[in-house]
Amino acid sequence: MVEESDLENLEYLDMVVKETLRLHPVAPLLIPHESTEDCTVNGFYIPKNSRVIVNVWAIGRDTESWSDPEIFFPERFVGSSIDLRGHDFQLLPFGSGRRGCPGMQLGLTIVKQVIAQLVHCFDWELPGGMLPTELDLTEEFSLVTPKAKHLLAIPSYRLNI
Ligand code: HEM
Repeated sequence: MVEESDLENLEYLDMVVKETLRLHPVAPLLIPHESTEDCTVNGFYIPKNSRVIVNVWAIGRDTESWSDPEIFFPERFVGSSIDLRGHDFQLLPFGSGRRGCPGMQLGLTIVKQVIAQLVHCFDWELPGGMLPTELDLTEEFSLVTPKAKHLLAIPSYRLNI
């Protein structure tokens, strides 16, 4: 079984989670923010009390920040210092700063442990001879982004315990 203490050693899983949240952030526009004082960001003047919406979905697909951004390629994080904890502004699935997600550590632990257990304990097949390339990953646009079509996959237990 995969224990929580194993997670820090699962480097490829860490890259897969980053890449997934880059392309499919749970909250694509974060939560609306408001400027508490006049400021200038990247040459744009933002007056006090402005409603600011950060499009992390678009940032995750920005060609100035990512090469081949539409391709799911976890290996892009090999040797990269880019993390998703709010310090690297090209990858902000949990937002950043004092209104960033306070549940980040819990969320990451649960997501990683569930995926690790599912991959470790089961072999997976798609139904009806479907190929992985035929999977429809279209999202429904809203405050959060569920898959438009449910994922159907068939597990078979592979551990003899
Ligand atoms: C993978 C899991 C999760 C993701 C991707 C996620 C993502 C986010 C994002 C993007 C925001 C908005 C940040 C911003 O606008 O700058 C947020 C806010 C928030 N999240 Fe999460 N979250 C996750 C799990 C959790 C969990 C497990 C909890 C609580 C146990 C939680 C509690 C909150 C709260 C209370 C806020 C509002 C913070 C504020 O407005 O000050 N989140 N989350």
